[in-house]
Amino acid sequence: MADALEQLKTPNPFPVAHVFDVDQRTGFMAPQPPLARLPEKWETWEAVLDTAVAAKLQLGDKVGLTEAEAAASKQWRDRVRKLAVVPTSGLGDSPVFLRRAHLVLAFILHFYVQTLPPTEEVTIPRSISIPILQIAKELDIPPVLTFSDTVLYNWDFRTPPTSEGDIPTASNIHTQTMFTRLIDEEEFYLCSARIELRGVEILELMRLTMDETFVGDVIAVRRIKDYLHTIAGIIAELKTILLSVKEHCNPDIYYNQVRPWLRGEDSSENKRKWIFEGADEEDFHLNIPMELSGPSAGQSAMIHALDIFLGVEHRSTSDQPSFMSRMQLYMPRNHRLFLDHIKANPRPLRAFVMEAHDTGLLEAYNNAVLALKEFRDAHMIIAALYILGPARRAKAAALGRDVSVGNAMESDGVKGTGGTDLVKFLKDIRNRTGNTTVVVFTH
Ligand code: HEM
Repeated sequence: MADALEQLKTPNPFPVAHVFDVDQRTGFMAPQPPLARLPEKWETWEAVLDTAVAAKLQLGDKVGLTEAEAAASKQWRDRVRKLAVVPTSGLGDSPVFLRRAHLVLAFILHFYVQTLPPTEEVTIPRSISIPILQIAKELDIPPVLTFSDTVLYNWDFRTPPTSEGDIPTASNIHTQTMFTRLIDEEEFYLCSARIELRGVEILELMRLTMDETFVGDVIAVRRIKDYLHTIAGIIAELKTILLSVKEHCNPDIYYNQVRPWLRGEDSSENKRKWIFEGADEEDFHLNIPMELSGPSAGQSAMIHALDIFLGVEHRSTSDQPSFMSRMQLYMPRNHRLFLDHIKANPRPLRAFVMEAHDTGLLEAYNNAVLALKEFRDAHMIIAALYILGPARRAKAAALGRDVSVGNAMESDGVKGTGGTDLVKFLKDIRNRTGNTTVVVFTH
């Protein structure tokens, strides 16, 4: 880290990317395929996860769960409970090992919690709780499945690369680890991965823009306009990629068979606390998690970077931190530091636009902001299609009546992460984005 800090003393407002695990070609995605299997010492974890996937374990609150299915998951959980606590020493030497260990243990954790009968208390056995808490502490992220586990560090090449320099692209990757192995689950993760990869060009344009705001002359303004128009075009492409999730991810399958595996403690049906065995034992010096949200693309540093760059503010309405600032705690530490660094930029773009009194620049800036707002409009359509619609259909099926008539954007009380009303929450963020446009110049 000393080196990293040394490099940050450069006058360039944009961080030296590699310091923050941000690759010039792949952005926040790992440039090389993440580790697919831990070394022999931790094979027990890999094996127990393989068993859960191969046995097609079913959700504990699945409607119509059979006795045989309940017995199969109980048998698997008994096995997990009996596992020895494997020491994590040795993993800490390598971020690559630590990331795979977090991923494997978090998948086991979610299998364990989500296969429990919904009335049973959630006690995570020491075999899982001690190592995941230790690794979470080491990585400085929570002991729960994150966006980096499901997307950033969870891919491999579809066909082996032909040269050493080959990098992941939208069409040549597949997902390594999944709960269901359904194409719907894979496409849900890959849609985000494709957005990360397409967005990489924006990171470079942001860097160039921030350099030019420091120069600030007529030529710089002209260049910034061009960069902003290009950024707006790429954000429009991100919107198209987001909407293309519909091609292979079926909303009802996603809602009923994929999403429930991802639930964190804060989405627990009957507000059950997750108790981590051994967390309070003095020998371990572990942090007991305060809140655990499941993975969400709200943890995508790409979208956060755009918000920061364009000046979209996510203020909280209460004394609690905003959803977006909470989500940063789930990101890989270096990506969080990257965002902190661009936040600290002494010449923010929005202020620059307001002070420049240049109509073309104002238009280019607003164009980029509106592209992000339109991305969020599309995201609301996706949330309605993938959550509100299936939730309404599931409720109708349970009640044995037709509730198909209704406004697609009415939330019917469906909650997002943190228990907020989903539609209101997404609308607020979308509106805040739209309101970031600069309407008049200040004098
Ligand atoms: C089927 C696909 C998707 C569904 C159903 C979905 C659903 C949701 C939901 C319910 C939330 C509210 C917070 C939460 O409960 O976690 C959320 C937030 C968010 N999602 Fe998605 N999402 C999808 C895909 C994506 C993709 C591909 C991205 C791209 C990066 C994305 C970016 C975000 C962001 C940035 C937030 C935070 C709120 C905001 O900035 O508007 N989502 N999403």
